[in-house]
Amino acid sequence: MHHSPSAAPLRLVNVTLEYPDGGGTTTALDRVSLAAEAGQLVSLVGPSGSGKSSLLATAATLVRPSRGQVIIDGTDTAGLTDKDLAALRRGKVGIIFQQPNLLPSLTAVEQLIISDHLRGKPAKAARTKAAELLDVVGLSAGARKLPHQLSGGQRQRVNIARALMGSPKVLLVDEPTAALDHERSASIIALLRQVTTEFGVATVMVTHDTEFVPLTDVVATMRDGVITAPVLTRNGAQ
Ligand SMILES: Nc1ncnc2c1ncn2[C@@H]1O[C@H](COP(=O)(O)OP(=O)(O)OP(=O)(O)O)[C@@H](O)[C@H]1O
Repeated sequence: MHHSPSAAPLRLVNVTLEYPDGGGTTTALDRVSLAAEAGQLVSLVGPSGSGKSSLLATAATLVRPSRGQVIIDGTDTAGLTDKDLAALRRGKVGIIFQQPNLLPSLTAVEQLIISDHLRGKPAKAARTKAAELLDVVGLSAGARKLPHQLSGGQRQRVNIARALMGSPKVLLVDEPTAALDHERSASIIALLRQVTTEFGVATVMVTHDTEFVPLTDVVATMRDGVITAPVLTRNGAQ
């Protein structure tokens, strides 16, 4: 399926992000432009301090840029109030951090259901969807297990399924394999590749592991707050 660039669920246009630093400012992002299309997996690589986390936080609308546009599913977020921004984020953006941050007293299926409950969705639909998503991530058998009864890789699978509960258009992933061994890392990246395609979500993933780059559609390299020209590794045009 082909999408025009303007239809990309995530677009950053000339985004600059400055942090106050003593009397001056640190420029974490310097006129960064990047698009992720539906079904595309974009990986973001670069040295420590190059701005990867800043880009992800800005794309997630958790941080407002100093200048430039963050456009989520056609909506320019600059004009939104904090309340409308939070609603847009809940409805359109899935976020996966390094650490799954699961609630210790809830089973895998409950972690998913409660995330939908917080979105105000009916419980019955949530139950069906949670079961489907746990199946997609290969965790049907672990649905009733508590976080401490799951392996690190399994907890990350719950995290991924939970991020998909709201049917996001955009999925933002920060170093998803940081806490995992090599084999589990490979299967988590393969899963992110699979769900990106299957659900047609626009995914941006920060990773230090260039080994997994062949599984991604676009590789964007950051240096000193600047994105070097994104390189296509497969699939269509950007
Ligand atoms: N909250 C903050 N306040 C001030 N400066 C910050 C803040 N967060 C990041 N920075 C600065 O912005 C720049 C980019 O940092 P960022 O964390 O985005 O890089 P990164 O590529 O994600 O690094 P890492 O791989 O170590 O996580 C750095 O110079 C950093 O020191």
